[in-house]
Order: sequence, then structure tokens, then C-alpha cells
Amino acid sequence: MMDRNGESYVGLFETESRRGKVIVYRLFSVTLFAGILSIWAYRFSNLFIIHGGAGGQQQEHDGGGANKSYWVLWVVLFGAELWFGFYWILTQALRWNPVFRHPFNNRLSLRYGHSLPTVDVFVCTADPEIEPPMMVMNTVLSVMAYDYPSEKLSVYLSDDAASEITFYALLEASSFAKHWLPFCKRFNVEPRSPSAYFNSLSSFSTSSNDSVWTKELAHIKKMYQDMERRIEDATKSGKVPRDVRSKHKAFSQWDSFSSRRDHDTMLQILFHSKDAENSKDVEGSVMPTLVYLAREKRPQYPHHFKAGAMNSLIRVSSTISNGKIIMNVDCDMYSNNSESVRDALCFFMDEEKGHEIAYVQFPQYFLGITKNDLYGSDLRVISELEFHGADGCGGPLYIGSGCFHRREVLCGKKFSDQRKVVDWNSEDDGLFMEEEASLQKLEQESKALASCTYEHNTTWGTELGLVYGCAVEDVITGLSIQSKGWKSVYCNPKRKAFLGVAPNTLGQTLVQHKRWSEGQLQIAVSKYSPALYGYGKLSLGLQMACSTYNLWAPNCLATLCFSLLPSLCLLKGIPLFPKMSSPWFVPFAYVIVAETTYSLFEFLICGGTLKGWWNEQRMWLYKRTSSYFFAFMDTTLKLLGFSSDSGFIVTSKVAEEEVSQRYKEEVMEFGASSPMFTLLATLAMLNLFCFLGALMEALISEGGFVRVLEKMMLQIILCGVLVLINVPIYQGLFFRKDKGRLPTSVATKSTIFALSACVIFKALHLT
Ligand SMILES: O=c1ccn([C@@H]2O[C@H](COP(=O)(O)OP(=O)(O)O[C@H]3O[C@H](CO)[C@@H](O)[C@H](O)[C@H]3O)[C@@H](O)[C@H]2O)c(=O)[nH]1
Ligand SMILES: [Mn+2]
Repeated sequence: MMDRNGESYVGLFETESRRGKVIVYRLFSVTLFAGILSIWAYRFSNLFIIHGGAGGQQQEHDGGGANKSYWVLWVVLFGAELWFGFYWILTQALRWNPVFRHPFNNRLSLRYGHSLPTVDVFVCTADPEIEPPMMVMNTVLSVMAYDYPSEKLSVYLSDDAASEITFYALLEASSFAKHWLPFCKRFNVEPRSPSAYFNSLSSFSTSSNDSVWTKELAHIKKMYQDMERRIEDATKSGKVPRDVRSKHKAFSQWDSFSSRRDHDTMLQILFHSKDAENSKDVEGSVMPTLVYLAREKRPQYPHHFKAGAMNSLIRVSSTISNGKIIMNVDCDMYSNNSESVRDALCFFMDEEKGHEIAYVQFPQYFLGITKNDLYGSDLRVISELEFHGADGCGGPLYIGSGCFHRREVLCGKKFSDQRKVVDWNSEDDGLFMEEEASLQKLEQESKALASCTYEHNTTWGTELGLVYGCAVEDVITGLSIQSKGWKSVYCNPKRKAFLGVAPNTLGQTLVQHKRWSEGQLQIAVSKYSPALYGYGKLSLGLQMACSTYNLWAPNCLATLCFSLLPSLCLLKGIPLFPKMSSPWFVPFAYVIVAETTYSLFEFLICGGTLKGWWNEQRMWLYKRTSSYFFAFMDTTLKLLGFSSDSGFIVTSKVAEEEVSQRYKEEVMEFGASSPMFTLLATLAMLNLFCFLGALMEALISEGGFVRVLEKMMLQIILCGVLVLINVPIYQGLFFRKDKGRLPTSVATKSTIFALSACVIFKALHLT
């Protein structure tokens, strides 16, 4: 690239696309598409044959009759196959042109070493019981310790539970930080979450010859453990130690606290340049600004969950530090890479392309996932492949945690292509930054911005800040930004930027995916819908890419259809697919084999294991037939005006000893009964009955086993695979004694439902 003076310009980041591999993939996907077209052609052409010749033309379906209900079955199946084919086409956008970004943060330091922008980091927490304060503090400490000038870094903790314990923990953490930050910088520690760092050391021997380090390490570790004990004691007893409480007048804010949903704003600035004396570490260097915020909540005002918390943070921070860049992490997602801020800035500050970029999303990776990832929590293919694909189409979705934003864009700025030189270092300070204003005054003024009524008659939640009313506030906000013309970037460096906690029971995973798929479907029918209104605002590729996620939920219909009808028809001896000797068998076989092999291949190159892939297939099945089904029903009911907004069920980040033990052994955790489990178990039982029933009939039938096999191979395989993949459910229903098994009530219900369905279907007059 050349700049205006004709000198070659070296960018702050590079974009790599893998041409060769992409071409091979495209060729493959064309053959698969041909297969899909043939399947459609088969279904379509036979539609008329079946309809036309009553009992006559049955070359393909010697078992099937030609009456109306059979025809309906055929149409339903055609619908499902059309859907799957259509959905597959959408997913191609994510594979057609993946790009990989490489930031050069050494160039950034050389060029902008002394004129880096101010950065505000928001950490959100909502419930000290399922998001332990100690975990939250590790996240806070990890982001305070970023390799970034402290005077330009501010950290805000938003506490939606307004918990005194969390505030107490932050006080403790702030004193510890005065030791921890210099320690990190002196020894270039990585990662900078103390707990993660100490854990990483236990796998090495600490008998290093660097005696200074060893000594300091022992010292800091002791301090950490003392702090941990104090915080954990307070968490367990639910009380802040009396002496601490009387020493810090900030606690008086809790005198008026009545409940989580009903309290004043509590705001405390723990470190700030206006309080220079107190805001230095043990070596005398400045600390990053540190703020605790629990926005006001009243029962009569909706609080909009995380989106509401984020918007309060955006306003409050605008007066305290007004960082040009805003980054948000969930309270469990500690920073695992102290260079992430600099990495992200390489994109924003690139002189050629930076001005187009609204946000930089890092992937969400998780800690402690077992080797074969029983619940598919890694979302491996999405992180390693699909988001690179979305980036190639114009930019990844905004997925909440681990995303850097330009403040002005979050505050509604439209994109204009006029490239102007941004003064990243301008002192564009907040509203109340006059020198003489005291810290107390600043606190008071900021508090007002977090009140319940502040947003009345404003465009917060629509034009300003994060968008309200959607279960995935992040994704919808990202789309609203992209539809204003901005681009985004996906940055996936080798050293993972963030590590979080994934749900580790089946129930929680399904609930989380219900929230996600419901939110995604809300987007599909909202005014930000990429499919409906994206035309002209987003590239076609991005419209398709986003739609694959938006349309997660409707997948339930086709999947339910495919896990019910072929199996029931197998039981009844009705073939729904071409027999083995038919030429039409070929496209079916090709599509099944090619797509399965490819999906396995993709999973393996993304770093998964064979068993992990199998587990993930199971999870897709379970999500589609439960989470997505419930999300689909809820959204439909809501659209029809039958129910109101759904909440935000926060995912638990803790587990009982026994539960985590089972997780480690990769034994599926059911435990309590739930409608989702009943549905899954019913489907599993139904397939088992159909498979066994068909097997028995085949054995006693005249033509024998081979004839049935030849006639209904695909149905047998489908039903057989469904039985195999459901093994953990059968175990949970009948063979396990531990607490994580499926409750007896689920076993009874599912058996009755499945059996009745089989009996009724068998009695139906279809042929
Ligand atoms: O009323 C609320 C509810 C949640 N949270 C916070 O939101 C974050 C995400 O909650 P979690 O239960 O962990 O949800 P996940 O499904 O793991 O989160 C993903 O999906 C969410 C949208 O559904 C996004 O908000 C998150 O950033 C994204 O990581 C956590 O830090 C919570 O403390 C709040 O601050 N206020
Ligand atoms: Mn989470």
C-alpha cells in the first residue's frame, strides 16, 4: 500500500485468506448442492406419481399406498428436506471465504506509544450465588493488569445484584491489586487472573533459579490466599466483617437497600486520578481507574437485564473516564492475554481501514471443558471457522463478552466514509471533569445517570447504547451497528484472549440455548432482521451468515419431523426413501456420507476429537428438539400476543462437587425433571420402540430380513443412529443410580407417550 507521499505504508494489521483451501471447498460444496437438488427432484417428482396413480405407480414405493394421508406425509417430508437444503445453503456463506486477521501490536507501540486512546472495561455480574465474587474479582484483576498505560485504563464493575459482598470483595481486590499489578508487570506474568496464574504454575515445578521471582511469588500468593479466605468467609456467612463495614463509609449506601429489584444507585470510585494519593500501587505508579456500580432498580421499571446494565455503564463512565474504546466481559471471562487491548487497537488505529471498523470481537473460549466436550460447549466450529467466515462477509456478530467497541458508535454514530485523522489522544473528557470538582461531586453526578428514570423519553435502548427487548442484546446491537454501514473484525490470536466458564449440565446448556435461539429468532422478525431488512445494508453473504444463527430455532420443525416420521413409518413398514437398488438412492447416500464426513473433518481440524464430534452431533439434536422447539413456540406465542417478554436466566458458574465429578467423567447430568427432558426422553424411547419393533417384524416376515433391508435401508440407518446417539438417555432412564440420572417420573411419562404414539400410528390407516 502507498500513502499520499508515495511511500509504502505498513498497516497495523494484515488479513489473510486461504485461497487454495477455499477453492477445494467450493468445488466440494457444488457437488453437495447437486446432491441436494437431486433429492428435491426425487421428492417433487414422486409427489405427482403418488397423488396421481391410486395404488398404481408404485415402482419406488412398493410398500406405500396412495391415499391422502400418505401423500401428506410425503409433502411434510419434502418440506423438511427443502428446509434442510435451504439451511445448508445459508451455512455456505460462513465457509465460502474465511479470513484471518493478524494485528501487529509492536508497530502500534512504535507508532503510537505515547498517544494511545483511553479504554474503559466493563465487567458485568448479576448474582453472587451463581457467580461467586472470588471468580468475579479474578476477572476484574485480570483486566486491571492489562499491558496498557494505567492512566488510560478504567475498569467498571456492574453489579446487578447490588450485593454488599461483591462490593466488599472489590474493596479487598483493590488493595490486592496494588501488589498484583506491579508483580505482573515486573515478571511479565501471563495470564493475569491470579487464580489462573497460580493454577498454571502448579503444573510446573516452582524450583526456578530465579530466586527473586520465587520469593515474590510466595509472598503474593500468600496475600492472594488471605484475601480469598476473607472473601469466601464473607460470601458464606453473607456478612461483611464489622470492622471493614465501619471503616468504609461507602457501605452506608446499603442502609436503604431493600431487595435486588428495589434499591438506590450505589456507586463508588475506588481509584481515580482525582484521588491521586490513594490511587497508586505499592511502587508508586498510578492504578487504573476502578469503579463499582449497582444501578438503581425499582419493581415498576423494567431493567432490561444486561443491556440495561451496559447502558448505565456507558453513561456513568462517560463522566468518569469517557474512554474512547469500550470493552465488555462477562464476569467469568477473565483476560488470558495481557496484550488484547493493544491487539484490538491495531484494528481501530490502522490508518487505511481503521475508520470503517466499529467493533473487534474476540472468540469466547472456555476453561475446564473435558476432552470430548460432552455438551458441545466449546462451539468449536463456530469460533474456529464460522466467525472467520462471517468476518469475510463484512464482520462477525457481536457476541457480548470479549468485544471492543468505539464509544461513539455504541452511542449511535453513523458511518461516513470520509476518512478523517482521528485524534485518539484528545482530552475529550466527561461532562463533569472540571479540575476543581471533587471526587464526591463526581460520584453524585454520575449516580444520577444510573437512575431508573433517566432513560424516560430518551432513545436509550433504541438508537443509543445496547438495544433492548431481545434475549441476545449483543447480537441485535451488533446488527444495528452493521446496518449503519460499519464493519467489524474477528480477532482470534494464538494466545487465547479470554477464558470463561461454560455450563456443565445438560439442563443448563439447554436453557442457555433456549435463550440464545429465542433471541436470534426475535432478531429474524425484528426491524434489524438481516433477512428482511438487510438488503442494501449488509452484504448478501452477511445476510446469509447471520440468518444461519437467526434461524436456529425454526430448525426444530424439520428435525422433529425427521426424528419422528421415518421411524414411525419404519415400524409400519412404509418406505419413505428410495430403495437401495434405485438410482435415486445415490444422491441420498452421497449427501449423507459427504456431509457427515465433511462435518467430522471440519470438527477435527478445529481441534476436536472423534468422540467430541459425536457428542456435538447429539447436542445439536437435543438443542434442536428441545431448546429450539421451546424457543420457537415461545416466540410464536409472543408474536401472537399470548405472552410477555421472557427474562434472562443467568447461567450458573458453580457446580456441586458430585456434579463436577460426573462432568469430569463425561457422564451426562440430568437430575431434576423438566419438560425439555421429557420431550427428549420421549423421542429417544419412540425411536427405540420403532427400531426394535421393525427388527422383530423383519425377522418374522416372509421375505425376510434382506428384503426389508433393501427396501428401507435409509430409514433403518436413521432410526438406528437415533437410538445409538440416545444411549445416554436410556442409561439415565433405566441404568443409573446416581443423582444425575433422569427422574422416574420422566421415565414413566416418556415411556407412556412414546408407546401411545407408536400404537396410535400403527393403527392409523395409511396404506
Ligand atoms: O440481568 C442481568 C443478567 C445477566 N448479566 C450478566 O450478563 C453476563 C452473561 O450472562 P450468562 O448467564 O453468563 O450468559 P451467557 O449465555 O453465558 O452469555 C452470552 O450470551 C449473552 C446473551 O444471551 C450475552 O449477554 C453474553 O455477553 C454472552 O457471553 C454475565 O456476566 C451476567 O452477570 C447482567 O449483568 N444482568
Ligand atoms: Mn456465560
